Amino acid sequence: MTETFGARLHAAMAARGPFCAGIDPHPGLLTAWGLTDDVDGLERFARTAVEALGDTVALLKPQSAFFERHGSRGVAVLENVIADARAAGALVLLDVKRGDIGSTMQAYADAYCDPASPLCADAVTVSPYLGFESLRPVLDTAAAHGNGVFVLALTSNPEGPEVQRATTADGRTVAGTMLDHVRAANAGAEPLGSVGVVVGATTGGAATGGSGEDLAVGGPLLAPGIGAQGATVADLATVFGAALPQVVPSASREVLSAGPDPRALRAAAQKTIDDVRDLLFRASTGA
Ligand SMILES: O=c1ccn([C@@H]2O[C@H](COP(=O)(O)O)[C@@H](O)[C@H]2O)c(=O)[nH]1
Repeated sequence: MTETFGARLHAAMAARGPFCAGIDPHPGLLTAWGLTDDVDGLERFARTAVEALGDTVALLKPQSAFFERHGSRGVAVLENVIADARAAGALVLLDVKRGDIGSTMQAYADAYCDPASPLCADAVTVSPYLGFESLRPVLDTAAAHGNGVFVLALTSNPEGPEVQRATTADGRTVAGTMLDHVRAANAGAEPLGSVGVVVGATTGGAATGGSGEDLAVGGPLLAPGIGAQGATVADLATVFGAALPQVVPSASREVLSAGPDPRALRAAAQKTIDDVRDLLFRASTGA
């Protein structure tokens, strides 16, 4: 039987450290790396990032938008990133944040969760804001192939709370409702469920105060927002509390701005991994 995404991610986090490096080829980063803002520059950037990080980081997260902005040839580069990163031993989370009616979600599921597609990754990000059950085709297709799904819950951007922290008729927040759905989807999964959530490292006190959302969903908690968006590794303790061991902190520009030297890229990623491991050690020992 195919090993689940949750089990593979759990093993990768233990072996390589809990960290997700984003591959976001911003035009400004291409320029800073001495590359042209075109498909050739994109390809050099992506290849360098994968070669530097693919054999050391647990999870690589290409941001689809920065490939799509170069048209079909950019998407072809993205296909190679997915294949090359997996060949190097990293798990790949494709950050594409899809959300639509169920029948269209099946087409997205075919594109991103079925190994027959060249855009299939180990996991994909989705938006549940057309209703959680609209995600069913992606959840089922991913599960059938041992792949994972990350559902947006409390995003890292300052505009998120107006929707996500709104209170529903039953008194839960919208984000809290999504977290409950994800908890149900992961019921009984060991050692880690394959349905994760996105909770920004910038969201401050979600676990310990804020609107009181319960972050123990039985799956991984992707925490973007470290570095360029202002959050630090130390903030993770406040945001996630007892859920810290399930957190996969994520940073893109923070690491990529160390490039193009592959050793500097690797060192930047390793520093974050070391800081997270140190935080986890201190949290578990009370030191
Ligand atoms: O809530 C969210 C969900 C996804 N993202 C994505 O993560 C990276 C962050 O990049 P940085 O350079 O580390 O700021 C980017 O691809 C976002 O689309 C997020 O930031 N927040």
